[in-house]
Amino acid sequence: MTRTDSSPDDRSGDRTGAAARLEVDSLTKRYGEVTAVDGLSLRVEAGEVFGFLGPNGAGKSTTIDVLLDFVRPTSGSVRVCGHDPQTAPRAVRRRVGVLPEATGYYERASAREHLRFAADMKGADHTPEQTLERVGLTDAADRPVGGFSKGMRQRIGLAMALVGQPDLLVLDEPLAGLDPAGARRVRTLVREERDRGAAVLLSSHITEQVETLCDRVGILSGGDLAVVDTVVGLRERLDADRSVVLTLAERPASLAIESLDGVSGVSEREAGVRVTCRDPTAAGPVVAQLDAAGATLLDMNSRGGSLEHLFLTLTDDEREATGRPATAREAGR
Ligand SMILES: Nc1ncnc2c1ncn2[C@@H]1O[C@H](COP(=O)(O)OP(=O)(O)OP(=O)(O)O)[C@@H](O)[C@H]1O
Repeated sequence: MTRTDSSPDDRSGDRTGAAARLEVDSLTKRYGEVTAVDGLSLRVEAGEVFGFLGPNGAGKSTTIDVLLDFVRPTSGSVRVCGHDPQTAPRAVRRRVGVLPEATGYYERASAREHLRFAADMKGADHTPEQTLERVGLTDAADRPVGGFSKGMRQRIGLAMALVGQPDLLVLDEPLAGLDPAGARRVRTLVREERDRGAAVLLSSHITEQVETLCDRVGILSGGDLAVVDTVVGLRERLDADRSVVLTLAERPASLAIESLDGVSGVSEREAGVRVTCRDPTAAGPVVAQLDAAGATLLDMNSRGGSLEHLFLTLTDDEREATGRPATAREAGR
C-alpha cells in the first residue's frame, strides 16, 4: 500500500513525521450569534491518540470541519501535517483518514468498491482485502452497502478512513453501533495505527472509551478545552480528588464529628447530615466511631475518581451552576 505523491499542493509541510500532525492555534468559529469554537488551541503528535471529549454542542464537529476545510475559521489557524487546509486542501485530504459522525454511502456499491473509491480519492494504491480483514468485513466484501447493518456501516467507514495509511486519523465516535467484539477489534486497530506512527484524534462523549484508548485527553466545553492532560496525569488528579461521603439520619449527641480524624466536612442537608472524608481510607474508622456513638448511617458512597465525574463537573454541572460553560482558565489548565 503506497501513497501517490503527485499533488502540486503537496510540496510543503512536514514529510518526516517529526512535527505535530495537528496544530490548532487560537481557533474561533462563529455562526452568527453562536460561538461554536472559542479560541481553541491543541496539538496532536505522531504516534499519539488524543481523546477529544465534549458534550453535545461543545464544538467537536466544527473543529473537525475546519481541519478538513469544510468550514472556514472566523479567526485563528489550523495546520495538518504542516499544511494549511485552506491553501492545501488536497494535501490535507491525502494525509488524513476520516470517520465522520454520519457517513453517506453509495447504497448499491459493495464494501470493496467503497474502498476503491476511497483509494481513488486519495490517490493511493490500495488492496482492499487486508483492510476489509482488519475491520472484519471479509465475508461481506462484495455485498451492497445498502444492506449493511449499523455496525457494518461503521466498519466500512473506518476501513475507508484507513485507506492510504493516513498520517492523521480523525475518528468521530468510532465505537458507535459496534457489538463488543467489533468494539474490541476497533480498539486494537486504533492502537495498531498509533504504533505505526499515525496521530489519532478520537472524538467521543463516552469517557470510558476515551480513558482506555487515549494517551492524552482534552475536555471541550463551550468551544475551548476546560482541561487537557495525559490519561496518567488525569488519573493522578482524579485519585487526589476522590472522597467518601456518608449520610447520617442526625448528628449523634455525644460526638463532635468535625473533630474526627479524616473528616474534611460536615453539612446539614434536608436528607440528613452529610459527612465528607477526603481520605477514603479514613471512612472505615469514622463509620466505626459514628456507629459506637449510636448514629444511623443512611448512605455511603464514593465521589470523584472517574473521568466521567470530571467530565460532568467541567461541563454539565458547571453550566447548571453558572449558566455558562467552564473555561480553561477556571479549570486551571
Ligand atoms: N452550520 C451551523 N450553523 C449554525 N450553528 C452551528 C452550525 N454548526 C454548528 N453550530 C453550532 O455550534 C455549536 C457547536 O456545534 P458542534 O456540532 O461543533 O458540536 P459537537 O461538539 O460536535 O456536538 P455533538 O456532540 O452533538 O455532535 C452548537 O451550538 C451548534 O448548534
